[in-house]
Amino acid sequence: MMVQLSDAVDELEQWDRGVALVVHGMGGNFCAGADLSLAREHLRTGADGRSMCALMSDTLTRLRRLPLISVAAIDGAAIGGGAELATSCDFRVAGPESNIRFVQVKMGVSTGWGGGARLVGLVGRRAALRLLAWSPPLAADEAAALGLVDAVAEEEGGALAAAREFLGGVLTQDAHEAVRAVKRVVAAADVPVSDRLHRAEADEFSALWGGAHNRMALEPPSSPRPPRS
Ligand SMILES: C[C@@H](C(=O)O)C(=O)SCCNC(=O)CCNC(=O)[C@H](O)C(C)(C)COP(=O)(O)OP(=O)(O)OC[C@H]1O[C@@H](n2cnc3c(N)ncnc32)[C@H](O)[C@@H]1OP(=O)(O)O
Repeated sequence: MMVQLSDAVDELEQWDRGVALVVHGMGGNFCAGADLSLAREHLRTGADGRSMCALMSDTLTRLRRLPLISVAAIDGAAIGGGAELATSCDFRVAGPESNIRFVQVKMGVSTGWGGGARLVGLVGRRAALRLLAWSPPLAADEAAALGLVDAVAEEEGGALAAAREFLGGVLTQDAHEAVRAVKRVVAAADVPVSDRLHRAEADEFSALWGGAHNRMALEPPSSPRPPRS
C-alpha cells in the first residue's frame, strides 16, 4: 500500500489539470495503517522504521502539496498510519459509523508520518495531545465537533458520495487554474515549519520502533499482547 500510494502521488504530480482528489479505502475501511504482517517480518529495527517514515512522510507531504483540493472520504476505520493519512488531506468527510483512532502509543511508538504535527494544526495542541496520548476511538460526530472532520455523511458507507457533494462548489468554479493556484499558495504557507517538524517526528518514531513494547504490540493476536486500554 505504501509504495502504491507513493506511485499514485508521483502520477498525480504529473497532472497539469484537475482541481480535486478524493482518497477513499476499499472493503469498508479507510486505512488500517502500516501492513502489520510486513512490519512483523521485514520492518523490525529502528532503521527500518526510519525508512518507512521517510517514504510515508515524503509521500504524504507531496500529497498535501498537490495543486488539488484533497478530501479523505472516511468510511469505517482510519487507524494508526491510516489516521495520519487522513490528516494529510485538505479536508475529511466521514461516514456516520466511521472511526478515527491514533493507536501509535498503544503500538509503543509516536506518530512518524507527520500526522502528529498536522493534527496539532487541525485540532489544536490540547485536543491533539489527548487524541495521541489517550488513543480514544473517535466517532464521526466527535471528530466533527473537534474540527478534525469537515462533514458527516448521512448514510453508512456514504463518505465517498458526501465527499463529491462537499467538493461540488469547487468543481463548478470556472477558473480551474485559479483553484490550483490558491491551493499552491496555501500549501506553500506551511512548507518550512512542516519539514522541520516531520523530521523531528520521524526521529521520535524510529527511536521507539523495534523496541520491546513495539515488538510486543506487533505480535499476532494469539501471542501475549501489552494492555490496549
Ligand atoms: C506505522 C504504525 C503507526 O501507528 O504509525 C501503524 O500504522 S501500525 C498499524 C496500526 N493499525 C492497526 O493496529 C489496525 C488493526 N486492525 C484493526 O483494528 C481492524 O482489523 C480494522 C482495521 C478496524 C478492521 O476490522 P474488521 O473487523 O473490519 O476486520 P478484521 O479485523 O477481521 O480484519 C480483516 C483482515 O485484515 C487484516 N488486517 C487488519 N489490519 C491490518 C493491518 N494494519 N495490517 C495487515 N493486516 C491487517 C486482519 O488481520 C484480517 O485478516 P484475516 O482476514 O487474514 O484474518
